[in-house]
Amino acid sequence: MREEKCRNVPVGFVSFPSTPTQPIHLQRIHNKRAQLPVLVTTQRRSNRKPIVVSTVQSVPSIYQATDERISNTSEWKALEEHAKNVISKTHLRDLVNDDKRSEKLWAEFDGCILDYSRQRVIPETMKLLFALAKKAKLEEKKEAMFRGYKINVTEDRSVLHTALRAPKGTQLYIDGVDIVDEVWQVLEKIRTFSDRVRNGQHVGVTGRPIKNFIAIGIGGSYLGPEFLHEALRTEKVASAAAGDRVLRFLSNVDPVDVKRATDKLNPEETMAIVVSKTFTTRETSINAKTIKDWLIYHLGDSAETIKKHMVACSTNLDKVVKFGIAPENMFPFWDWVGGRYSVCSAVGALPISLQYSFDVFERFLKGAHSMDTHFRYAPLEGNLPVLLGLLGVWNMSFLNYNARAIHPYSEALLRFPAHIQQLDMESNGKHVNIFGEVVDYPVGEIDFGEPGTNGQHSFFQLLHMGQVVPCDFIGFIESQNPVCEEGEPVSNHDELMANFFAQPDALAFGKTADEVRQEGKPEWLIPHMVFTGNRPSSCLLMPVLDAYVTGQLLALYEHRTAVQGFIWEINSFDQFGVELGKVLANKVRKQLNESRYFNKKISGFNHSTTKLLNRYMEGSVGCAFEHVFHYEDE
Ligand SMILES: O=P(O)(O)OC[C@H]1O[C@H](O)[C@H](O)[C@@H](O)[C@@H]1O
Repeated sequence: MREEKCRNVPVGFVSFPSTPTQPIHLQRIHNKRAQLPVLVTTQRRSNRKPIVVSTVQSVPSIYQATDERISNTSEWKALEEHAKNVISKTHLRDLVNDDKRSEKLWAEFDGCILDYSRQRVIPETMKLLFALAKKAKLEEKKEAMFRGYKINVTEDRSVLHTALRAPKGTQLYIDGVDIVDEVWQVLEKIRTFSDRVRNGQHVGVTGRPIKNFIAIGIGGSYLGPEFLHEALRTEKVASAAAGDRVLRFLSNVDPVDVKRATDKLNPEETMAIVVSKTFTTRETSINAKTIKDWLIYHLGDSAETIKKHMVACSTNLDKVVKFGIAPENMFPFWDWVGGRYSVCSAVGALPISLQYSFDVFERFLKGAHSMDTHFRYAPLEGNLPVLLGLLGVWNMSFLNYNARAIHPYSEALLRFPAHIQQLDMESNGKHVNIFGEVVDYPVGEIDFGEPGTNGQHSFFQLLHMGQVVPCDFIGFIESQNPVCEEGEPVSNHDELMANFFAQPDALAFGKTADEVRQEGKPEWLIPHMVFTGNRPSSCLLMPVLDAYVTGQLLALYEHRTAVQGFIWEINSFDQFGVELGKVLANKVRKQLNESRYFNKKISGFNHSTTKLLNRYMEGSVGCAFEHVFHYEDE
């Protein structure tokens, strides 16, 4: 039913101001110069560097430098003025009591309700934010993303996670290849493979059915699938489909995580899924090797053991094969899928289909696609991801709140904040814009969160009385597991949701000294009990957490991040910031090897690191290698 409400418009068939209005895939086929390297040049202010891109249609003109930084535009300045002269003089207590205003700050799509009346905005603020969005060419940038322009300019890549959930039969041509067709070829392979494992056609090397899965991966190759697994674990349809199957995740290179992932599992009934886009990530390589050894130790060292018990999701076939996994057991994805945006690819599809069936995963894709369609075509004013993104920009860049929290009132979403944390902080944690200029306005919030009500008994003290942290409250009309206790005034879910409805008002309204006084509190205690209020939040209310709604939620937050990056003129799709620490770890690893096994003195580090390493080396390694490993730099 829910799908019927969403428009099923083929990808690539809308007009796009910066390019002719014909479908993008036709332009690509007919464009003879499509493969030629080209330097995009424009008549621009000379001190902004041109971006070199590798194909004619790599970046549309909207990505060429304009004369002014977004923060110098009159639209940006109008918002600064508005924050200073209007909003700073308001209090949410008064704003929320204005019914007409609240009525306007509400949007709905496909069962998903967004009430943003507790944000520190008035309708005029929203008008100014929409004007800023227009100035930043938000519409054109999101369309460029959907069409596969190489908007990840620093890596010269398209950003096409939306194509991962495009309906079968839709067409999107990139460099002459219909990528939606490719996506569905892999999905069909996953459907067939997961069916075979689930119905016992594919059994382990000793003939036992496979019913345990260990997904080995880290970062984007872990957080999305884990959040999805947790979201589905107690959902009616998914949990029935899972039966007594077990899905665990092995991400941390800490050997303790190996113990936890394998604990009490029968290797004969266990399949490892190695998930790594690059297949070079150290943590994943070591964990995959360790699990391979665990399987071989218990099941024997044969090609058949690996063939029956190990599969991979990657873009790097060579490395997968070198590791020993059969090519037919690899489920590919593509470089236009960023790690943190990859849960809709084989990265999520394989573990989730094995555990819950492909049908369940397909429902998740449908939910995400519904939100994609809304994001792509709905006018800015009622567009949920756009609204969330603009409110993020407003809170961070104009009201200077540098953190934000997500509180799902659903235990099943316990790993959602962690996934969004990576998604958003790795995307928008940048210090330069796409032109390489240092940004002169705050970007990239610190994201954190916990399911309610647990968070309330943890860090909510700070949210109510300490720093101001804009919050997202996510609630559901129905529970995955309804329970009613005799003698209680409400059901357990109503009890949970009472908090969902109360907390945003407590943050917005606060409690004045007079109100505390009226409660008869002594004068000296009053300051300790005052709540200043005026703390912004949004409420998202959704039907029930099932696979479809989980997909909607994922896409909503993915697009929120993109919107903010588009407005801030940053590249939300690279992550060079994770490299430096990795390189330094290589040097330490080499030193540990040389000192442990060849008695080399620790050298080449600063005083502090040298002292710490020397103290660390006083301990024993706790295990022995059969052969001393001679270090080779990778
Ligand atoms: O999937 P892999 O290539 O193993 O990469 C795993 C992770 O590595 C790094 O931490 C990146 O910053 C993440 O975005 C990525 O998801």
